[in-house]
Amino acid sequence: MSHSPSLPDRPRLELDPEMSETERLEAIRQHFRRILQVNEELEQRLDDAQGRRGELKTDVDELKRENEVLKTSSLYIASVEEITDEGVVIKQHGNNQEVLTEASTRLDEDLRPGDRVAINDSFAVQQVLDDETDSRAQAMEVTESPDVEYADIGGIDDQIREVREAVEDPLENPEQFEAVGVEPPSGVLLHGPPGTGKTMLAKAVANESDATFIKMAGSELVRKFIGEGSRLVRDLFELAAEREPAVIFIDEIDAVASKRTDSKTSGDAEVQRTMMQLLSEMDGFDDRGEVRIMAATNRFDMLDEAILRPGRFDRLIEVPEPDAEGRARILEIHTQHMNVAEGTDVSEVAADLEGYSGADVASLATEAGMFAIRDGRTEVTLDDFEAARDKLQDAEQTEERVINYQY
Ligand SMILES: Nc1ncnc2c1ncn2[C@@H]1O[C@H](COP(=O)(O)OP(=O)(O)OP(=O)(O)O)[C@@H](O)[C@H]1O
Repeated sequence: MSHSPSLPDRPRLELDPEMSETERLEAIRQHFRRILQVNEELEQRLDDAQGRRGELKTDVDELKRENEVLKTSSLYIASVEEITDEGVVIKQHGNNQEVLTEASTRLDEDLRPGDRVAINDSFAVQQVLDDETDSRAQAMEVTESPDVEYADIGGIDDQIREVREAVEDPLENPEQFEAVGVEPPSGVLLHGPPGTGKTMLAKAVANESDATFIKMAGSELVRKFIGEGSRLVRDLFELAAEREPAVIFIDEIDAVASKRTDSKTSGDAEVQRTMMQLLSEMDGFDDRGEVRIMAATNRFDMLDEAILRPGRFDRLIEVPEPDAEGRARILEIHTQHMNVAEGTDVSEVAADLEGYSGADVASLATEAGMFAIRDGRTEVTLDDFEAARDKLQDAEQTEERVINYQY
């Protein structure tokens, strides 16, 4: 709170005994004039203070009223969909119910489609929630320099080369593309079974091209941030522009870009809107500077073709399950910091792991280490790898049994 300026000094009358009658009279007159002046000044101050008091009282009354409203009703959370002449269209979180309602005049000007708001029992908008950074932070994983390098990824050298051409080269040598007169691919889609290194590949290319890595999971957009999907997609591209050079990575893109289903539930409409936002962001991509877009899916067959048109995800890279050589390389990578007994040939172990993904191979290495630890040894032997493989296979069979039992 600001302090009021200090009060004027109290005038003092100083009479010298040596003064003549006339001099004294003049001094007293001057003193009188000064007192009148100070008095006027103080009156002015009093007026100002009363005016300010009136203003503050109005604020206090307003806050009291707001407080009462907030105290008497629980508020629900909703998102603003549209602002029309008839009122505000909101959608409640949780049940996805859409309602045409009103906002208090005090909020009228602040509301924007996509805002998160608090509504009361009669759906009137009470508050705009300041969640912009909140859900942004929750929905996006932002890493300045991810700690993955190309050398950490095994068995997919061709894919690494393709990603470097499509993502790293345009980020590092944009002028070369300009000179040759070709447009780099707009978006790169990695597709293939789970756990084969798609996320690693996106992280590594961001790291090696000194770009910020910004990840968003498609499945979370539809599960966790209901009603906010399209706004978050817009925010994602905005954030990337702020942090360029940047690599956007949309994991499980199938969750927001599947072929249209027949059902017309509002949940689908919402997913549809999120996809539309994504498409329009990609279409406006030309002038976006040093931002590259990547996405991944395990369900390539489910994707809506609209997402694959030229200018959108127009570079498709398949990341398959590793072959024996790939598995051996991945096992080598994951055992390089392990104390493996001399003479242990990990490629022999890898040859036996038909159908294992990179992630499976990584957990096999950890499991083998655990066997050594349980046995009180510091060296991991071929037997440990075999025991780990048996254990993982058993676990897989149990899982299959559980699944079969459930169905
Ligand atoms: N090619 C690989 N080389 C080395 N490690 C790998 C490889 N593929 C997978 N891994 C291991 O598996 C983990 C998971 O891989 P990653 O998240 O990149 O797979 P993904 O293809 O994105 O999977 P999902 O489709 O399930 O998201 C990695 O952290 C790494 O430990």
